[in-house]
Amino acid sequence: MSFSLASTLPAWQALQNHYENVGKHLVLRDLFDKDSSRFNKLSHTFNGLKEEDGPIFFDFSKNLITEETVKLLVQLAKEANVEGLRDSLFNGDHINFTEGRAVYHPALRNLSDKPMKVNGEDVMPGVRSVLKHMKEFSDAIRSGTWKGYTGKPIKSIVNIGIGGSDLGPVMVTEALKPYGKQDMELHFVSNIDGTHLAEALNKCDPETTLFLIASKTFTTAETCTNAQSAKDWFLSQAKDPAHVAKHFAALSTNEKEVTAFGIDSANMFEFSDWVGGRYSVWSAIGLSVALYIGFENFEAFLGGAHAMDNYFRSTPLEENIPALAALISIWYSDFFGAQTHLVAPYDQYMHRFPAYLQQLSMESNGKAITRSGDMVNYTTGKILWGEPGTNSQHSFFQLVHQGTKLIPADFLIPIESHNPIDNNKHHRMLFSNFAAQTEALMLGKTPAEVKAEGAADEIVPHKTFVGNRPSNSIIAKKITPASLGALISFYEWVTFTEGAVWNINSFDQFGVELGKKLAKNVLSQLDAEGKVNDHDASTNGLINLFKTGF
Ligand SMILES: O=P(O)(O)OC[C@H]1O[C@@H](O)[C@H](O)[C@@H](O)[C@@H]1O
Repeated sequence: MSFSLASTLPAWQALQNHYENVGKHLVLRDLFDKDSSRFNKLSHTFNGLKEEDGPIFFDFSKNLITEETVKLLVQLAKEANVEGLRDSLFNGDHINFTEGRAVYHPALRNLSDKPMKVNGEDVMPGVRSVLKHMKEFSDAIRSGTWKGYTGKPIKSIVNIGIGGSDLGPVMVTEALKPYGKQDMELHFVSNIDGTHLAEALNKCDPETTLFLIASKTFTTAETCTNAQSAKDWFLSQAKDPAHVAKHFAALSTNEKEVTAFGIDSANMFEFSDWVGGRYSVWSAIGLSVALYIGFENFEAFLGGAHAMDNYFRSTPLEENIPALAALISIWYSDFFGAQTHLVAPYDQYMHRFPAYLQQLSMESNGKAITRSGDMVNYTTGKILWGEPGTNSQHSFFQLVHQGTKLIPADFLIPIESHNPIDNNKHHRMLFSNFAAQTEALMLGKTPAEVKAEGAADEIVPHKTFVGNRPSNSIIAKKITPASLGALISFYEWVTFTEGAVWNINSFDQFGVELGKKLAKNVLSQLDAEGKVNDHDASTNGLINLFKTGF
């Protein structure tokens, strides 16, 4: 069935009725009381990983859903042709139609020997050749056989990139720190704020530093400026531009600009335009990851994502974990009116995971025009946010528990800690908080319970928790390269499914362009003499204040 607005689909209408008649009256406590098999029925296990990495368990039972809700949501996905778009994606079709490109990052982690074609051409030989280059390079750096211009091995890696050329490498190297090379210093410079680069360079020695200039387009203003300043810093000591070849590598699709910058094409790690920035940690953009955790671990990371890809591609929607997570999220966004989605990893190493997911989800689905060119009349991209537990419990969880907003949440934890200190006491405490939070959100606390604890009458309402607040619990065996790869891929497919149902193009990002263009204009005005007067009064006032100072 062809459609423009998802809200015109029969299943959408059915869900609207279901919400009015059933959904908004659901009480989680009662649902569990009535059905002793609810947990079993609404939880799923992802078994695609090796024994040391998996499985990953997904509990959807603490959601405001019934089996009927799931049925209707799956029907919505079918009517929205999620399966068709999925097949087109894996077929290498140009489903990013606004930019005329395929969406083919799964090819980067296709560790099978199966071909994957774009425009009739198998991309796998190219993918494998870049991986081979990454392996040789990372082995040489890690073993110390690669020497800097004075003959010393590399000690510090500075990745200069922003957005997708930064968030993935930062998040993954942090999440996989236990696998990292202990004596390798990693720095990530993304912000154009000179502080970011200055602070990194303060800790580096030009003789032992390798710069990775990570930019898909190699035209991003922040990255090009930071890269140029880094090169100037390097040459102020190394003097001879020939030494750049030992200390600068480029991760990019744009050979022309890379060469113009002065980086040897032998030190260029390429990828293709069918890799979106926010899906690029699997590509050459992941070189800092491979350098830090070693190529074998990087390959395991790809393998975990590949396993999730195969699962998503072949599992019927009724059972398909990422599809179900996306559909439940749509249920809250579009029928309950939830605006945000919280992700709370109970794993300190994963502290950048929510930030990474913000780009993945919000840059992908922050769109209001359907694939047919109409303005949607329903909510799309949710505001994704989060911080690790237990810290988040001691700050914003107050609002999640007792505020006025419905905040669906993902709670994530591994069973096995990398640091089972004090006889694993810390991890047991971490897990107890993980479990207690989702329980508290669901059960709440009735006025009678508060009163029974001896609270004064006027205090009872303040200590009452309404409860009935939904959450997903995700339990990994351990955060390993493979399980992290699978988790990221899970969220990619959640994002994909949401975008497919909303019928938007999740793969362009025109929304970031306008600000970039205007900033260029303001910069030229900052460099020119005199006051500006060709903006609105507020913008004129701010620019002139910066020019003249207080
Ligand atoms: O890798 P590049 O080309 O420097 O781009 C970095 C980022 O630039 C941003 O403007 C885009 O919105 C992101 O999607 C992208 O990841």
